[in-house]
Amino acid sequence: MSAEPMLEAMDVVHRYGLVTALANVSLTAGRGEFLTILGSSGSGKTTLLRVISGLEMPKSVRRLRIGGVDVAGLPPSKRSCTTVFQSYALFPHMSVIENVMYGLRIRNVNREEATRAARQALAMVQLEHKGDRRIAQLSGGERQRVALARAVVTRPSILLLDEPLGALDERLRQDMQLELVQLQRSLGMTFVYITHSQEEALTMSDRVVLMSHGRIVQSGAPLDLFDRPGSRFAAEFMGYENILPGTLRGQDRGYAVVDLPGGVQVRGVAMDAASQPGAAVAVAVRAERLSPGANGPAVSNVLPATLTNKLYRGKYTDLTVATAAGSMRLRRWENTPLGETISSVTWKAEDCVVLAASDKS
Ligand SMILES: Nc1ncnc2c1ncn2[C@@H]1O[C@H](COP(=O)(O)OP(=O)(O)OP(=O)(O)O)[C@@H](O)[C@H]1O
Repeated sequence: MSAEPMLEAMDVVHRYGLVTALANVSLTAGRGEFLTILGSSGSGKTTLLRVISGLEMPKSVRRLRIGGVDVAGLPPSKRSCTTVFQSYALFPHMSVIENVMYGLRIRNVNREEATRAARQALAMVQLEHKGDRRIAQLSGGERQRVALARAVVTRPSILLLDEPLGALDERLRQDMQLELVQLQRSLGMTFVYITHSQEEALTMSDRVVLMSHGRIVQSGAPLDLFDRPGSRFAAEFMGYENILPGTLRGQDRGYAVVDLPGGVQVRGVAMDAASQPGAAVAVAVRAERLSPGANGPAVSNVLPATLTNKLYRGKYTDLTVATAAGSMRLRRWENTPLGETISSVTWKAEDCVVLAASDKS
């Protein structure tokens, strides 16, 4: 990746009437980067993509560059980016290969050259033998592959993907996730990908940008967001099953020390430097990081607990325990013995984060 970003969108503001869809969002993407914009419905993801592609003119933007070129005043056709939609947006009256050639033909590429490039693009998505088919004769996954081939055949600097796998069933979605990443790597193209699925964001991206209410809440490598959410909202969105209320006592050996209800102290990684002793905080830890029993390592958190529920889910078992700090969920991957009793739960300080109790945004 070169140092100059392929995409720079700085201080983007957009409103629809009274609704603020983007409240000062700044985003960059490197050359060859797979950047994912993650967020729940209405967080502003699609609006941001539409601003980048030129389908929406923002209320204000300080800088909007693609490949170093200022595109803020340019129409969509003059920006070196293409969008792939969940709905495919293919032409039903054209064959597969004609669909893929379309973008080249309107750019006056001659038929021979356009056919050659379209065949190559179809080969990239394993559809080289289906070029003569009509769109109606393809499955959902195949249609999405045609849409991808059509988008990459013109070699845009950036491919924008708006929930492209949203219409596919779970199995196919997983296969296509893998194919998309392989395609992106082999082309070395910058992908900006929208999803509301944290699992999809984590498996595919070089970097994830988490949005809420028209703002960027956190951005980082998938592992950062997974293990080090910076706010209660991010922890909830990233699927933390256990978020306990507590009071910050202070710091000890690099960890935040927290008093939980019931008089137990636990330690965790401090994510909010501004919190002072006495502040209300939240302790977040994933179900799979908890162990039953008190045999943890030296720096470990131990809470007395009693088992209240056990749910066998095939690959794993979800346990619910009651503690003085509230109910907690544990996930166990090995078979648990029948009639098992639990007297405590334990986890490592480095496996939990200590967050401000409520988000400022
Ligand atoms: N054309 C429009 N007119 C009025 N309000 C709009 C319009 N498009 C989007 N909005 C509003 O702007 C906000 C952001 O919408 P946007 O579509 O960007 O969110 P999103 O994160 O892409 O959501 P989804 O995942 O549901 O597509 C929402 O409150 C939405 O209701």
